[in-house]
Amino acid sequence: MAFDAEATKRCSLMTPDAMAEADRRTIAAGTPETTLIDRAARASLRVLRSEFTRRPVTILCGPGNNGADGLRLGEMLVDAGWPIEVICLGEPPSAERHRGLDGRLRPTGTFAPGPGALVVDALFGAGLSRPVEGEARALIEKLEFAGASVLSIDLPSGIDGATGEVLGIAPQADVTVTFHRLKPGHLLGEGARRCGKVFCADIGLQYREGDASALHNAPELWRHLLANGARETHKYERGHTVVVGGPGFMGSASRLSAYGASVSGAGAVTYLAPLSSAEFAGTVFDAVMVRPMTGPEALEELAEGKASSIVIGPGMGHGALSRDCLHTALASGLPCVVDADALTLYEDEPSKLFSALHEGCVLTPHEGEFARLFKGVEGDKLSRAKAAAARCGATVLLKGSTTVIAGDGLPVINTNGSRSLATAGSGDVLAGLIGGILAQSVAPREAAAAGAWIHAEAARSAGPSLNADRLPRRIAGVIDRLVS
Ligand SMILES: NC(=O)C1=CN([C@@H]2O[C@H](COP(=O)(O)OP(=O)(O)OC[C@H]3O[C@@H](n4cnc5c(N)ncnc54)[C@H](O)[C@@H]3O)[C@@H](O)[C@H]2O)[C@@H](O)CC1
Ligand SMILES: [K+]
Repeated sequence: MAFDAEATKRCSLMTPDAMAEADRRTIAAGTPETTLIDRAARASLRVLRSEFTRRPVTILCGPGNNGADGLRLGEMLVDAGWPIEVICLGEPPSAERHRGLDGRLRPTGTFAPGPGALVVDALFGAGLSRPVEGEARALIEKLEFAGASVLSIDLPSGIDGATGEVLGIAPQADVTVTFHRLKPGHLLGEGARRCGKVFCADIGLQYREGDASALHNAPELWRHLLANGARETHKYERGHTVVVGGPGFMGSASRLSAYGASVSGAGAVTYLAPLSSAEFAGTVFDAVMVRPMTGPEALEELAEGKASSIVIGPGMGHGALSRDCLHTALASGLPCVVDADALTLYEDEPSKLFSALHEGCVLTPHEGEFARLFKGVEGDKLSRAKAAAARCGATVLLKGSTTVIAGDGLPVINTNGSRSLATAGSGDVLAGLIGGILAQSVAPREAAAAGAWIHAEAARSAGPSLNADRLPRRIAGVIDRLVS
């Protein structure tokens, strides 16, 4: 079961190159470039007026169409009676480019924004092609200490729209207005931090299948998949997740996974407990079924029977039983969430793990586990997750305040994470939650996307006192609201 097709179009993220292509297509189909610039400037004006009171405005304009948007916005502000000045990089713009700005153009050396001013950053957008240096850098440096408010057009100048990385230098914007679709760079790394509040305006560009390079995670993509599960009546039709438990004191992490699975909407959860923790597990769980496990046969038996997904790794340890269970889980062919100790068991010989994985698996590493397992995979978060998924042949969910999911189909960027999630055991709950969604016949990328968003949403309105024990109850509330 897949993402909703219409929502996929709305949640698409486009690289700067794809955006330039959509721009060319729209112009070739009969919309003049000046009309697009006009619409972009008008959208910027709307946002500017809604976010800022009247004040002195300095517009910094670059040599390309980002600068053209800025110049056109300047003309509109003059018409609206705002006090503005315009500073252009390089050669002064041709008279045609700035018809309504006579007497407002200033040389770059005069740029001295005061604390109450508003600076419109229209230096570079989608056409940024190299690190920002020289005059442009000097302007952005001045902004850093000025205390002025900043509205960036399209992107804070210097942010790479494809990756979110800073090329040279980039300002900290309060507000960013972009057009048509967000770019990955609005959501990743420094880009996410530097954009401030992001607005995306429709300027009448045509959308075409194949334009997207990633998706911005949102419930509209996958809500229907959860609702499908809710309509089934028999518990085993709603899926059965098996959580492989950990021994002794380490068992708590896997118990958190079982709690995560138990609120996922799956019909049943079985906790397979090593003998050292079985009795205790039996006393703490009610809704989760507990089965003692002396060897991997217990897992094999469930996998051949009623189980429809497996969660393996949290609190499992690195012993012989762990290895046996991991092999059994992966060999079963059932959808598996591979987390924590299951990721680090083979960190010295990852190819052994990769060759046992299959396309129904979801790996859920945090940055540390990722670096150990996918040695040599570097770059921005989106590229790394994609490279890792290609290397291991499974879905990879790379955790963080922004989480990236890469697997079959377009990668997904999840951005509703908050600091409250940075608490011990939170990842164990997530592994169980995704396992429970997988059990309901949801495909791996889709289950991981749903799990990441729901998990983050459950913590979003919580304060720093949130602990992993309280997370499952909040997750249940989020899911119930989504499917009601
Ligand atoms: N594609 C679209 O959908 C639309 C784009 N519009 C605007 O057009 C922008 C893209 O325009 P362009 O493709 O002209 O690109 P930009 O205006 O972002 O920048 C390209 C120009 O900057 C120079 N440049 C790039 N990096 C530099 C650096 N580090 N230092 C100095 N110079 C550098 C290039 O040589 C080129 O002259 C978008 O960001 C947006 O603001 C809008 O006008 C309307 C529609
Ligand atoms: K810009």
